[in-house]
Amino acid sequence: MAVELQQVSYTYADRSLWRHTALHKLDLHIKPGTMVGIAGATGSGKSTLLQLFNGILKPTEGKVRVLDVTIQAGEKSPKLLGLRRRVGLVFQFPEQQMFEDTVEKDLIFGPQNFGMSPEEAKQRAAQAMEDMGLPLELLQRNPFRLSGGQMRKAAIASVLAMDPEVLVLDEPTATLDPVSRGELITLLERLCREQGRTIIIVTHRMDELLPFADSWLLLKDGAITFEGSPQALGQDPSVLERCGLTVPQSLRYWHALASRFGLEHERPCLTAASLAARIAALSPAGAGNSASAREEGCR
Ligand SMILES: Nc1ncnc2c1ncn2[C@@H]1O[C@H](COP(=O)(O)OP(=O)(O)OP(=O)(O)O)[C@@H](O)[C@H]1O
Repeated sequence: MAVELQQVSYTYADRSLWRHTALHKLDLHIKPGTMVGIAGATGSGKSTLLQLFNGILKPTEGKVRVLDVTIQAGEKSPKLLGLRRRVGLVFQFPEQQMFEDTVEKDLIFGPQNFGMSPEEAKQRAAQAMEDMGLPLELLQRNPFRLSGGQMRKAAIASVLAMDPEVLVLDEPTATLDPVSRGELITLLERLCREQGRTIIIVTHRMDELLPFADSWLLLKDGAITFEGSPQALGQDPSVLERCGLTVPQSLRYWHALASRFGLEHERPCLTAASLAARIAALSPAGAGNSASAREEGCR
């Protein structure tokens, strides 16, 4: 497993008697090389959970196992520092963490900090730029002279430059325009499918990411209320509403269509494109396409 949680709870506490349990006895398994979406309303515990994945937070109860490292309360594992390189954590608005005067200096900072030679770090920086679909000439540009989308990608590249096996991203598409959001999801999916990295993405917005993740985890008040495939989630989107999340429009339309035409037994259409193909197949002229629309898996 890339990540395994056994009965994990996390309680925030300060020196007074104030305590707040943000996560309650979570059990979770994330397979290596998969793409996992985590969603939940504000305050449901998403960011707390992410910080357990690379040891920034240690569980107050239970056991977290990430790659070959076990993290539990009170334990000082010498492997924890190495884990920070192997599990890259990209916070919300990562561009706020860029502070050098060139993109390259920002990208080589992490790798050099973890002991790579300058040459190796520069190679990693160039590879990370390529993985994020950015031209190499931007390496010499001041990060603050990039467009919003380029800056977000460069900031993710600065984590990717450390060659992490697991990449954890908190709301990576927040504030981007629809085209940039789509591009970023495609790039992240490539890191998973072509390079075998485990990609964990926290989001409030399910619409674009829903079909791309291999599995979804929904959190409500610090507990897991759903764990399963996008198709399983598509079959019963009411769980999204129970978690305070908006049901993606394509799914709403799919369920209206399914009840009108008695298609409830079919795999749900998760995107506008697959929904359009299914609708076209329902028309008399497109009836012959019905099987292929179903086969398309209504992704
Ligand atoms: N440093 C902290 N000290 C005390 N309580 C905290 C702290 N950070 C978070 N909490 C509380 O823990 C709970 C979970 O917070 P968390 O940030 O993990 O939620 P979230 O799902 O990421 O929210 P959002 O979507 O708004 O970022 C919330 O009730 C929050 O108020």
